[in-house]
Amino acid sequence: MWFRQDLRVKDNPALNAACDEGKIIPIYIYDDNATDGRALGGASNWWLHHSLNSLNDRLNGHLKVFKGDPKALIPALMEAYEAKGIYWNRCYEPWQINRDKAIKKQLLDNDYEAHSSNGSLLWEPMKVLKKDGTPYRVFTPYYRKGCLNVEPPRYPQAPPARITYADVDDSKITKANHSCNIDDLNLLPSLGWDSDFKNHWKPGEDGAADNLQYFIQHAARKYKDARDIPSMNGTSHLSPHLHFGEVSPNQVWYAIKDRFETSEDKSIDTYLSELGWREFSYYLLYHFPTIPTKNFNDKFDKFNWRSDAKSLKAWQTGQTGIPIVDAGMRELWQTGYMHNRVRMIVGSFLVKNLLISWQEGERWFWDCLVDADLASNTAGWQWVAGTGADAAPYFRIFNPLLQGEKFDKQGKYVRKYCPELADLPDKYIHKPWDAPPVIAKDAGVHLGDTYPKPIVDLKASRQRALDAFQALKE
Ligand SMILES: Cc1cc2nc3c(=O)[nH]c(=O)nc-3n(C[C@H](O)[C@H](O)[C@H](O)COP(=O)(O)OP(=O)(O)OC[C@H]3O[C@@H](n4cnc5c(N)ncnc54)[C@H](O)[C@@H]3O)c2cc1C
Repeated sequence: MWFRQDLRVKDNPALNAACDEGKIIPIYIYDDNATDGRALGGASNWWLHHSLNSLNDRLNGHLKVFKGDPKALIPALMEAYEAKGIYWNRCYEPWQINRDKAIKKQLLDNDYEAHSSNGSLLWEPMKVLKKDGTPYRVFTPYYRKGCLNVEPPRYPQAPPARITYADVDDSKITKANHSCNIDDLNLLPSLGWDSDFKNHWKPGEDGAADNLQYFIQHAARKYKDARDIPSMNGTSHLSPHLHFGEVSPNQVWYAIKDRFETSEDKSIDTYLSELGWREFSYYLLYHFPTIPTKNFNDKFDKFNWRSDAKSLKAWQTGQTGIPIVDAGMRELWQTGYMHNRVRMIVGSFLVKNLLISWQEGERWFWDCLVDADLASNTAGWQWVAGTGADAAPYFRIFNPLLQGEKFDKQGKYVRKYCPELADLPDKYIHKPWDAPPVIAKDAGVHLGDTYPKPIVDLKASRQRALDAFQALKE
């Protein structure tokens, strides 16, 4: 059983199929073949380290870990272990699809069995198409007319009644097979910037189940309104668990549906449609595999993004002088996560106010997010930039000041991540530059000293972006 982005025992179709066949050897391969795919970011590596340990515990220490190129490793392991066949759940990143196809062919040509299942998506992308056979490009028809009108998602499966492990002769697995233990993968960052992560997250199947239960009991019914307030615990915090497959979307979908079956509550529909956005991101990546690097809308290929290392650094480190932006970027650095509303605000600020390309933001998120996900991250960034499918129109430029005042009225979120502004009255928390000198002084705020002056004039930069995007349209 080859575990990949399905690091769980419950509702794991490939694991169930493998266990139905007989004894299993559970393996995980840290794919360091970076020429094909994209190396995992620092925060993802942190998560993976803990998630593999958690899975290994669930498998009573039977998980075998390797590092290397699966194209070379899998056939070698099949031979060394004298395995009859291999089972995995499908992955959907373009390079993973090509890799898995090549491995499958090689195994079948050599008389091994190779079985793949769907363990990560509610609706696989090839199964939802428009009447004319082409893929959808807009979310609402994709989800409402497409997904919700094809077969309902698979109901979660019970875990295998019993997992029997094959006795394997590990002496046949040499160092040349890149066999190692989880610690040897060296996934934990050496810098120590992850020190706070463990206070926010519990990677693994139990952590996923806890978050789902908490959400159902305390937040689901209020989701529609609370999901936009970054200071509230109003969302499910399941994204990294879903990314690493510690819970399946099917488990989440039906846990919500079964619990709130008779509810007419808009919150429930809204939450399920957010799972739909995750599906849509995978759908886009599958049908338009260049979206991680190229503008979905190629009109933007001509756009002249600014190169401005100083502003980029200020953005990355939460030192732009715009409180809600800085709070978001600091939340990201400290916790490996950022609230969805704030992701949109900081994204819009980078791409529109600073005119720095969305790819720069995407790369930073990729390295810092514990839920970094090629499909959702590129779709999110292209949406914010206005270059994507069903994207925000170019003239929608989030005003970070108004966004802050609307979604963080009392400045709780800003106060938490920008403590140097904490003593400002609510009225000035999102615009410290407007605070009269005596009030600023009382609050201990000295712009340019205790907190940066804004690196850009919001009004002028908004107009600059409008002009630049308008020119592209003409
Ligand atoms: C610029 C930008 C970058 C993003 N990068 C990522 C990323 O790398 N990985 C990631 O998982 N999400 C990404 N998102 C989407 C979204 O911000 C997160 O999924 C969400 O904040 C996770 O928190 P949650 O689990 O509490 O979500 P909830 O609100 O509880 O939603 C439940 C689940 O639905 C899915 N979901 C919700 N919103 C979206 C969305 N807009 N797009 C796709 N799936 C969604 C997630 O799997 C999430 O766990 C990005 C959004 C933006 C604007």
